[in-house]
Amino acid sequence: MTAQILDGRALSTALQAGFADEITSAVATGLRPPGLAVIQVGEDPASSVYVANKRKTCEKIGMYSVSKDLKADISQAELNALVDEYNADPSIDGILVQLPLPAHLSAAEIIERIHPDKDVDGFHPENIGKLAIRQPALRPCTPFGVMKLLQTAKLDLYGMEAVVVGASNIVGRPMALELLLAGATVTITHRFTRDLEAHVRRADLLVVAAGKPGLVRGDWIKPGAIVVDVGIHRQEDGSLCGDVDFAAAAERAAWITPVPGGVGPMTIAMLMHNTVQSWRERVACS
Ligand SMILES: Nc1nc(=O)c2c([nH]1)NC[C@@H]1CN(c3ccc(C(=O)N[C@@H](CCC(=O)O)C(=O)O)cc3)C=[N+]21
Repeated sequence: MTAQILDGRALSTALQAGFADEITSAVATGLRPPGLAVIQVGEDPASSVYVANKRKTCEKIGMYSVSKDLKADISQAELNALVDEYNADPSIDGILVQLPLPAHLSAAEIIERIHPDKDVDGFHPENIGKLAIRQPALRPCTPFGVMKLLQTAKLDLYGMEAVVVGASNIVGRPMALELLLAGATVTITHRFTRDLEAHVRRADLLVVAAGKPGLVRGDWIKPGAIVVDVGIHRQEDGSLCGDVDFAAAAERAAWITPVPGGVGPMTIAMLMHNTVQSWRERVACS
């Protein structure tokens, strides 16, 4: 068997075209476009690529975007003040603070400072809490993008054995909540899990977000499984790879996401989705 590809790049492009149409029509009737503020602290080269990607996408779909590049030694108080400014700015619908932050800054403090209605990353405790009680508001972009990709391929997760590898606040945990909401039976594995291979072998749906290249071997994949790889690593030859041995996994899986072109572009699409959602609610009551 050779797996069918879950093409995140194609779906992301299609979703973006829909947002572009909606924004163009709204602006033609005199409404302001959606506004996204992206804050980057310091100059992590990998982060700069994502930030540049987000800016480019905003431009493409007619969204207003402001980008703040702050020096790595900015204080927590200064960063807080900038978030307060965007919280109060009526032209801004979404605020994203690029993570990770330098060690002297608290990510938790800044995430809680962003108004939950402008938290387009979906990381605020209020938004995570709402997802946990089955009342999703703004949903974390990567897990939301994975769900959109599965749903578009008409894959019904009801009753499936789903295994999530990785328990981070930004991917693994909210991913597990999304899968639970979709009716899967969910296992979350993490760094203290004893027999990762045994869990992976049972998975009808496997989502890997561990940040370790080659962690999941192709021969661990259950024949016919759905494999979603959230990992992204730059290899020595300059190419990108994920956490799963793609070639070997694709021999056994029914569906698989490529890296690049899988989950990454969907993360950006859902960031745009969240910003448009936030904007719709804000322009409707202004
Ligand atoms: N507050 C915050 N929110 C984030 O959403 C966030 C963050 N911080 N910090 C960094 C990570 C990483 N991330 C990616 C988004 C898109 C691609 C993406 O588009 N990847 C392309 C390849 C891009 C390339 O060629 O380098 C792909 O997989 O096809 C990758 C990674 C968002 N992050």
